[in-house]
Amino acid sequence: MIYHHIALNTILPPLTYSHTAEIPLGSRVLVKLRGKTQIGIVWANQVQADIDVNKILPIIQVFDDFRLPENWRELIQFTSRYYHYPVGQTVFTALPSLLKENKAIELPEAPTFYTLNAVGKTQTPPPKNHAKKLAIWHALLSGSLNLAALKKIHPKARDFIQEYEQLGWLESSTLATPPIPPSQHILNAEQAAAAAAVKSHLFEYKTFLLHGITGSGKTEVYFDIMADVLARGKQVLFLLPEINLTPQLLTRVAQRFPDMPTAVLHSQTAAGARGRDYLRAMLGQAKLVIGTRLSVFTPMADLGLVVVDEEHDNSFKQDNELRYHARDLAVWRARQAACPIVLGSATPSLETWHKAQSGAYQLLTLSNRANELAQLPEISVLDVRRVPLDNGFSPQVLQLLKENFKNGGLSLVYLNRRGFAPALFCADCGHTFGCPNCSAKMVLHQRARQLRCHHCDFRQPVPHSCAECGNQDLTAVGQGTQRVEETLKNALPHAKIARVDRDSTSRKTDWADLYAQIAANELDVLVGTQMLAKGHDFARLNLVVVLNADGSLFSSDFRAPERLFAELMQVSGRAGRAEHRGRVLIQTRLPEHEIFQAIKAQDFVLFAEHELAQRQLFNLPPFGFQAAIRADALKMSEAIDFLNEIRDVIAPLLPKNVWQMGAVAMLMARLAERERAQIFVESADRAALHRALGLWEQVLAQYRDGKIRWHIDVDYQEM
Ligand SMILES: Nc1ncnc2c1ncn2[C@@H]1O[C@H](COP(=O)(O)OP(=O)(O)OP(=O)(O)O)[C@@H](O)[C@H]1O
Ligand SMILES: [Zn+2]
Repeated sequence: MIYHHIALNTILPPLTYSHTAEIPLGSRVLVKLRGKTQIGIVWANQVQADIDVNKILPIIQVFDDFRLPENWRELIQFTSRYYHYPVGQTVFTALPSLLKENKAIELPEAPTFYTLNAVGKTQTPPPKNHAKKLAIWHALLSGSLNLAALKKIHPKARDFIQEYEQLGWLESSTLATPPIPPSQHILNAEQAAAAAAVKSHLFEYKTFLLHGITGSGKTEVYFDIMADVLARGKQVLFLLPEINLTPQLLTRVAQRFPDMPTAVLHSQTAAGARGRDYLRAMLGQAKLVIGTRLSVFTPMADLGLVVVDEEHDNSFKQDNELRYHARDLAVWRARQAACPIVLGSATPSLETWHKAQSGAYQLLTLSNRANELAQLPEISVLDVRRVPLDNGFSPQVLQLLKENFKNGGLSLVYLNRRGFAPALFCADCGHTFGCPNCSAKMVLHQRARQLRCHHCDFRQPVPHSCAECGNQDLTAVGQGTQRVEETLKNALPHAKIARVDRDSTSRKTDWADLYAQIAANELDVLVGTQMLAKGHDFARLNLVVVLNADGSLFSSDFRAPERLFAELMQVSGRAGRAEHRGRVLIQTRLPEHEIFQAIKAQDFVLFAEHELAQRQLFNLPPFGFQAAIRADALKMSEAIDFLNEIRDVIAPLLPKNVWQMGAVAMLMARLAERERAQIFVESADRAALHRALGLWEQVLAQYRDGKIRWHIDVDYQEM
């Protein structure tokens, strides 16, 4: 008997099973665990039997359809170790559902690429009056194309291919690289220098930070480098923050790399397609892999470049189960593959910026807008401390919106969602309506006539009277997108206003519709939150107003200023991307806050220097490393005592340069009827921090009864 360690979807380490022959690493197998048949991955073979051999179960079935490659297993192993998460569960987070099914998988077939061979090239081309056939001929003459690409030229392409093949004029191969048409833009000097810097390091690991102001043409720089890598037949992994960004970027990719076999992996990709694309990437058939954070786990046969667009974006960090940071894992992958990685942003994370300052990363800068006619917007900050607001609008802002509408401009009303939800409020006793399960305030949904909790989704009808004093005069406070829209409609009765939020953009085609409406001059005002800030290129947009910029600055989260700066720069960057100069007006009650000086000057470096100095004073990241150990229970005191007791057990063993605080309630202390506490563990020495976390993991592992739930969050982003 030969013993194997099998990674299974469980908190247990890979378990031992036997088989009559050695099974290659990375194979999928079926085994029994607690009486249930489960799929598992061979994690080690030829291992010693570590328990009584009579108790070792046999492997039920071995699938020999494919194996997960070694570099993928290394990535999973590293992820599991770094985030202190069980290796089996890491494997099963990284696999698409298709590969978790208990059955053999039919592998996607590699597409065949055709081109004219030496004999073919000497033949007379089809006559001019057969325009499409001639177009196919020219395509076959100039490079290798697969059937899908040829069918775009002529639906009957298959017939011509058969014809030419029989005549012996074609060369076919599954390995060819389709031709990449030239870009429509000539890179400007800064763009060209940035691209050249990366292209001179194509065969080694190196991290670049592409810091470019909004609209500076970062995407064109990525594309230029990608074209080079793809032309060499190597694969590119392109990570982007959220699905909302994908439609526009995908269109641009499709225009620039029309015939490149591409895998698109995000949460809206259907399960079947996702599984197939995963395999196509693993087999090297898909050359370009584009996706959100989860796609960082896509196995790739021949990775030649990684791009992380909007590298500062929070959505790269998963905030449940396996709490990985896709950007950080992407850097690890580039190192593993010995290829360059480009992190791009207008407002880099302070972690990345610090590394670029210290020389660990190479800084590339784009300081001008790519479109020469597009000037930077003019940003002003409006102190609204003594201004009477109409549902959040100052008279100045309403006036500007009216003028812009009269002049035919497109405006964006931006709501900072944090601390900005509409709530119900008793005008008499000041009572507010909290969620019975969470510490969150209930959000008023006027249309549905409901109060809803945006954390646990508890819902109740809007009450008729105050629960405290019985007063029936309940007032709505705060401005959600809906109330803002109503106020706008009253102020601008003839304007066409579109609200952009999760609901209005949930279908794949919604963004495309919105873009079409904007292009056709059918809209005058957009109203929305974060999702409008990111990456969009609304050519006509020339006025942005931000209603309450400061909500989060009162928060005790040390990353709040960094996020607000990024958000405000991003939304400002939507204004004036074409010929019209853009204007941005930000309402705030904290006009003296340093952040607004940097925003007015549109100066990331100024902001970063100030903020990094603050962080250094308190040894906060990037000057120190942090993890949060969290626990939740029915009562806060249980969660706190639990953490503090373990803390005391660990204290004598703790490396000297590691600090662990006392347990505190989380900012969002109640969630779905559980009370949540955390302990922060910090060190300037990353390895020491991980040794401490290893101790925590060992002790915590003894508590799996579910009464108190716990997890470790390494490099946590939310408090
Ligand atoms: N070299 C160039 N010449 C002319 N136009 C260009 C050039 N490079 C980019 N552009 C155009 O400038 C606009 C902004 O470019 P792009 O979207 O790549 O910028 P970005 O830095 O990625 O923007 P953001 O981060 O704000 O989304 C686009 O319309 C793009 O087509
Ligand atoms: Zn709730």
